Amino acid sequence: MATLQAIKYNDGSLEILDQLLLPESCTYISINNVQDAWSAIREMKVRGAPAIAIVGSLSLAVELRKLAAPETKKDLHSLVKEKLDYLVTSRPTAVNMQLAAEACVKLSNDLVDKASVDAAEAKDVIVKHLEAMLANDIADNLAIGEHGARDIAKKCGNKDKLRVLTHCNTGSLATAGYGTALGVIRSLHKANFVDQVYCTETRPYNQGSRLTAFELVYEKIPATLICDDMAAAAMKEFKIDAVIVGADRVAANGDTANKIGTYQLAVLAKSHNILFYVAAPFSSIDFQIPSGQSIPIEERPHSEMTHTGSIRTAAAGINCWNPGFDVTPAELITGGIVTEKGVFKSDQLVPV
Ligand SMILES: CSC[C@H]1O[C@H](OP(=O)(O)O)[C@H](O)[C@@H]1O
Repeated sequence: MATLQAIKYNDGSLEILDQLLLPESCTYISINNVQDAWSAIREMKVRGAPAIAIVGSLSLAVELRKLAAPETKKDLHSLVKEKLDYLVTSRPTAVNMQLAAEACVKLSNDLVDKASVDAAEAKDVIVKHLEAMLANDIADNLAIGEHGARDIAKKCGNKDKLRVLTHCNTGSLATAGYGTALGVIRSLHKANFVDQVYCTETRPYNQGSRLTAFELVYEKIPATLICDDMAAAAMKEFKIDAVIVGADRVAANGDTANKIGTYQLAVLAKSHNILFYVAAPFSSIDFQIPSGQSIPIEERPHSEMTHTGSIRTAAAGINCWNPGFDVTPAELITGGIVTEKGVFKSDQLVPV
């Protein structure tokens, strides 16, 4: 069965699945330029750390392909940098868009000094670089899935059936295809290791109930939806073997920023003696940031809490606190950090 496609790109044409309309309808919308991408990312029509970087990068490729070659490579470099700096402002916590922007700006800058390349050729090189993100992400995700499944199976004593809890959405709707934490779950399922997946609703945006449940049902992976406040009771009642979540940014010491509610799951997992894993591309580890305290945490609109669609469900005038993410200390990530390069102890990360 084909995995769901959050992103469709073909020869300069970019479409995204409007995730605000899931699970009721699967509607693709066109992204014709960087501004379209910025708005779609900010409004969370597309979300998920890797998917944000891919859509942002591809939107610049779409725009550059339509553009006549600038007069000089310096003009091209200024335009590329301006557009990428803008895309990074859409959502600050996930590191992926920042990394993609830094890599492309460096490439563009290097091309300025390359006498053998003219402005038109430089534009083509940059477009091809931006378009390559999609394929690279797909390859990395598969490796994350395999490494994670192998490690969980081994550390859970190769029990024939495992019960795994996951939070938010880290699947095909957050990446270019296979997923990160949900990719590990897909690999466990393929190896016939999954007894049940427990997915949390993930208030207030409900990535779990609207997106992860959709993916699990679509692929016929046995799963049960629980409310976020049921997590402790579920761990106790169903004797969950492992918790696996994604990451938006991992600090050099292993502290991890992920969807709000992750930290409390890690605390609960510790108190129930349950393995707690983070799964993310190795590039999500930001060695420039020493600890989780330095990770910027995005504040989301209060309306995400006070309304369900257009219906108000909380008193007008109530104060709200709506951070999109929280930080889990490295010592609570007891299973390890699963990447395409292998599984790393959360407090022993080194650049490779
Ligand atoms: C595969 S990374 C997904 C990551 O992104 C989610 O946040 P959001 O839905 O707000 O973009 C969540 O933190 C996931 O772990």
